[in-house]
Amino acid sequence: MTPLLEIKNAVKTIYNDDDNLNILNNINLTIKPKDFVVVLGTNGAGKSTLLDAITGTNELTSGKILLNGKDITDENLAKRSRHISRVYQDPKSGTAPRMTVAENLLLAKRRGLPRRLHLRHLKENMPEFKELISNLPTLDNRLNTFTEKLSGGQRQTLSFLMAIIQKPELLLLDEHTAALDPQTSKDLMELTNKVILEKELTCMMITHDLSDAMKYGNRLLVLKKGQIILDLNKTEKDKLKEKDLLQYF
Ligand SMILES: Nc1ncnc2c1ncn2[C@@H]1O[C@H](COP(=O)(O)OP(=O)(O)OP(=O)(O)O)[C@@H](O)[C@H]1O
Repeated sequence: MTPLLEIKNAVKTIYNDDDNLNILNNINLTIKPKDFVVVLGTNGAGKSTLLDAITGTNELTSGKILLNGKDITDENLAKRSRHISRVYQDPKSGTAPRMTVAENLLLAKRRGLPRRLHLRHLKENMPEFKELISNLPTLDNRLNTFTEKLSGGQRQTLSFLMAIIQKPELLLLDEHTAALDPQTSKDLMELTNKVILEKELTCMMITHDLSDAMKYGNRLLVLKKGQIILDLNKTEKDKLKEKDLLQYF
């Protein structure tokens, strides 16, 4: 089976006058289709830099990235975004504030197509959008609300829906529940897990929450100083205790 994602000898070097720093230090990683990989690591370990390299936000100093067997190392961000979705920690970063919830969903649904939105498209897609939020009390009846009027949790739920509406080949979650209150964070994490399993998505999720890291996903990576220092499969992960993980921090 072709791996969904292959990262080969990925190096990202920051050049300083006195001291060059490899913030990604020869990362090799292969992810299978439908894997849900949780990524842990101390602040500054290189987790976001790794996602930046995958999305093309920040290019590698050396190394290769393959998606479904195709070398995408030199593809730009826009081209990669047709296949790769990312949700950030900041609820404001994923949505357009002066557009309604429905208009944001339409933008996400039409990603890769001309950005002009017609009322006709909105009308056509309304039943699907209603269905999409029908089991989400947090967004119920909010389709015509301007996004800037939503709470952080509502906005982050919308960012997540926008990221999955087109079934991305790869979903990247960058501490997407970290800025939310505990209950809202738990609700969004449950929704995330449900959607990933139901839609059989392939996902990499960065988190600092050890209990989420143990509860969700079928693989667990720990990054330290730009290297993968722990890589556990589901069976190994299920035997873990929180204190076992703490030693890596
Ligand atoms: N453009 C840059 N210039 C200089 N240093 C950078 C740059 N980008 C990242 N770094 C450094 O690289 C290291 C890795 O950063 P990165 O944001 O990937 O870490 P992280 O594991 O996501 O951390 P956190 O958990 O705090 O989000 C940090 O020490 C950071 O300061």
